[in-house]
Amino acid sequence: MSSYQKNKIELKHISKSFEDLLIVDDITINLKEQEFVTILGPSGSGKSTVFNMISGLIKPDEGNIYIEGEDYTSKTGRVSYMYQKDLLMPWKKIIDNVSLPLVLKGIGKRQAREIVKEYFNIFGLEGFEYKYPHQLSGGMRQRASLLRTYMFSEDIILLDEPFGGLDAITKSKMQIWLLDVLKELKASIFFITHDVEEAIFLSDRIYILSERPAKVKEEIVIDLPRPRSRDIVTTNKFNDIKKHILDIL
Ligand SMILES: Nc1ncnc2c1ncn2[C@@H]1O[C@H](COP(=O)(O)OP(=O)(O)OP(=O)(O)O)[C@@H](O)[C@H]1O
Repeated sequence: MSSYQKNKIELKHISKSFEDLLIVDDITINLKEQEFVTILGPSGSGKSTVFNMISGLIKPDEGNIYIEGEDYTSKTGRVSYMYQKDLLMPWKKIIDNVSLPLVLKGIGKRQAREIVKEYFNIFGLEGFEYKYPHQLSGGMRQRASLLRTYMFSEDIILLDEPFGGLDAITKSKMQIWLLDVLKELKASIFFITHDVEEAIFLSDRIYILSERPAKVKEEIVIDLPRPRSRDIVTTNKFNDIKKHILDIL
């Protein structure tokens, strides 16, 4: 991804403490148009806190957050945000779970269903519109959660360890599926993980965070070719990047 692209999200000198404990320490990061950027860091380092600030749920003590150049510090409603444990409502059909962001925006249930229906094919959920969450596999439920997230805002999406709870095989399939679906959706993605291989496989860039308080230790550009297939993880280049990251962490 080249430098002339516009910033979709920009964090400038963001700091945050909870009860006098410094959690996020002077973070400056950005996400450009149609970029996939991962925030990689140890457990408890403050990654989710960074996302909570981008989405406007938490106010930073210092610094500003810009979305498409506009100051969005402490303002909600602009970006989609999928939490680590973003559960579907078990009593609602998949189509109504996915329609929820539109219904919350004031669109009627019937019209919301019509809008979301078009995406079931892309998200590999065709035929499951009127099923309940427990009737879907773990990977399908995760794709339904991703579709619901996408319906909130289509262009800027925050994903906090979306595949964390899946088994290794399903996780690997979901990563390939995500890269595939992003070619069609043209969204800009901020992604959180502590899985080094997942970060390299998916990303255009990675910000490595330190242990608490979270600081940016290094920014790494992943110049592996796209489209990427699973084979890439066995290449020398992939392993060199992985070794470099493990040395920093
Ligand atoms: N609202 C809050 N009040 C007090 N402390 C908080 C609050 N939110 C987060 N923390 C603390 O901030 C630290 C960072 O939490 P955060 O969830 O951002 O880390 P993380 O990097 O996302 O971790 P993980 O990968 O384990 O999810 C933790 O020590 C947590 O206890």
